[in-house]
Amino acid sequence: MSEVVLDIRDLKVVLSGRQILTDVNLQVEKGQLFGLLGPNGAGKTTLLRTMMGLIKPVAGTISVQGQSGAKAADLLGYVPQRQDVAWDFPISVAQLVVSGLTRRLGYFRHPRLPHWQAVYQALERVQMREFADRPIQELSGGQRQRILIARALVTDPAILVLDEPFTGLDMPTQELLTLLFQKLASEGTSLLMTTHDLTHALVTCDQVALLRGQITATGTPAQLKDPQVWMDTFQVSEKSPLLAQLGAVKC
Ligand SMILES: Nc1ncnc2c1ncn2[C@@H]1O[C@H](COP(=O)(O)OP(=O)(O)OP(=O)(O)O)[C@@H](O)[C@H]1O
Repeated sequence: MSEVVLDIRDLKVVLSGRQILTDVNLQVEKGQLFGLLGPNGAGKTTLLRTMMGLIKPVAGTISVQGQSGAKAADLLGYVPQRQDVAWDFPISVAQLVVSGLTRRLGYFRHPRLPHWQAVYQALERVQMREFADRPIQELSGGQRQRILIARALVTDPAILVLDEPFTGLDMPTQELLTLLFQKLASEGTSLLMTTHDLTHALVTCDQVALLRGQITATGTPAQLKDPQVWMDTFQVSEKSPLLAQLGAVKC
């Protein structure tokens, strides 16, 4: 049986008195590329923030490789949306990547040789080693996405958690990024990503979950062909072109 890396059970989150997540159950296995899909306001970011320990759930558990609480959050490699990073900050690619070790190092300890070795290894894994000394301002959108992934990989996390990694990237860059995700998954890293690109997720992910405050469906892309679950989750009619695009049409 495959090893479950991320195990979320009966998670309930309330923000400002409103229940945002209800009884969320989700399991991601080792080496799996998992897509979390849902409309605007479905609770995707809330779920990621709860996994990172930034929001305290009112009920339920989150465990990563059997660990919970802060230890579980330490095993997650979070990759924020590119727009959440100050790209005009005057630092090099290697300096951005080493900042992924800040939590481990503490703010006042300088990185030493083994830390820089980890930085170069992470850059190698995302095929950006030769960019180590470049200022981050000079990078393209696809290159930025890669070094954010390197920054998350530098702690050797059990699972990468990516918030909308494909947004704003052209098709060839999306394809290269997908190949990178598949390579990381084949090396044993699990990946959980949110995305609004549903067709792309169905083509690339091993497993997907649909979210609308609660998990409305989960399975392999081939198992999610029932148009009703897409109509209910995304509030579209049976005439929506989305269903044809997803191949979710009644036989
Ligand atoms: N701090 C907060 N206090 C109260 N409500 C919040 C807070 N943060 C988010 N929400 C609400 O929680 C719901 C889920 O928001 P969330 O950002 O998690 O959705 P999302 O699926 O990531 O959406 P999008 O695809 O638009 O990014 C929304 O209705 C939002 O208004």
